[in-house]
Amino acid sequence: MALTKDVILEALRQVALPDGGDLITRDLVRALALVEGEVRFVIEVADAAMAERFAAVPAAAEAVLAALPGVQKVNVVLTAARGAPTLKVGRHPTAQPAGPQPVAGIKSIIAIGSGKGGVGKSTVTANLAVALARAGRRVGLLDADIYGPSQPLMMGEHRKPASPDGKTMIPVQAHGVTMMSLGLLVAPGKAVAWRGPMLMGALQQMLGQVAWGELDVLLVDLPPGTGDVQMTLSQRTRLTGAIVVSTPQDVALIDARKAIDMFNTLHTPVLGLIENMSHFTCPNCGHESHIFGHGGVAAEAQNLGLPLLAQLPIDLETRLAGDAGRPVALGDGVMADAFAQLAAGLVRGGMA
Ligand SMILES: Nc1ncnc2c1ncn2[C@@H]1O[C@H](COP(=O)(O)OP(=O)(O)OP(=O)(O)O)[C@@H](O)[C@H]1O
Repeated sequence: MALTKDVILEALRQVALPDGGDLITRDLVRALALVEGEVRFVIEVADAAMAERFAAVPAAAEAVLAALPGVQKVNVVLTAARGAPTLKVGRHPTAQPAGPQPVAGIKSIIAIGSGKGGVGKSTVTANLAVALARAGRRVGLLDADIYGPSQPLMMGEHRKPASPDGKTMIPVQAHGVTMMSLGLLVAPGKAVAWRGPMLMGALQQMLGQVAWGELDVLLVDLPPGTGDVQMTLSQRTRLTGAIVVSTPQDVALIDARKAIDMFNTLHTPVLGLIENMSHFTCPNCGHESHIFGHGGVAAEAQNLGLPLLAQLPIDLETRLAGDAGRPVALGDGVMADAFAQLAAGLVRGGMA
């Protein structure tokens, strides 16, 4: 039997809970994602006391899922809605207004997604944010990748956001960009142990309770795949559109297509595709190699009638600059020019 979300949900019915019932009948599973054999989800319980009673549940769930054919890795996070000691944020969102809502003060919100992990979505987002700021736009960057927030590293900013009134968080500033990341609220490397605000509430709080100020554009770095975070964002927040990043190889494209389908289903306009790691030019001899294949994203964009916004090469400096917290778009050179052009295109199109 093929591994699907339904198979996983069915298996989770076997996980008995300390105070009766199972994870599914009690509706405690959130943000279930299945990405290349890796299952990720959040168990969301009411409060810290319940979280303590449930301490053994993630391991039990992992054991049940690990036995399913096709499961390579399981990543379960236990979060509590109330009583989180370390975070100022933490309220479950109250009654939801109907339909996607704008965020006060923010003119345009663009989600950056990918189907597959590791295709360079965060790198593109950080560099695009910097390039837009260099073009004089007021830019925000929200890192919504709950499982692996990488913007603090890429933007070189790890300070905890201040919350003078205990309700609103003041975002940090990095390279001219106003930034907020779940990674700033947890110790480095501890993202998976993040507990506290309910997951979906946290995302809404990042949008609504962060003092973004007036922004021309907010870029949202989504987790890879097509899970609840993407859906919640599209359903609750009025997005200008989404950009999908992919490498040219088939496995990445298959997943990119799923991400595009999801945005279509959610009525979020797909503004275009970006092909990352599209080729590699040898610095010694100038020979061009197509390590992940060639032109796959361009062909896909043409098939779907979507704009191809950029084709970015594999570039050592881009990787080093990302690791060093100074995005390559801050400098001069081929990559900085490519990001400047991408930014200029979005500004010309009235999207940023
Ligand atoms: N064009 C590029 N040239 C060289 N290295 C790149 C390029 N784009 C991304 N990388 C590197 O590839 C790695 C993965 O990139 P990144 O973290 O941006 O991917 P992602 O799609 O956001 O991943 P995740 O799924 O973990 O969120 C990083 O080390 C990054 O520096």
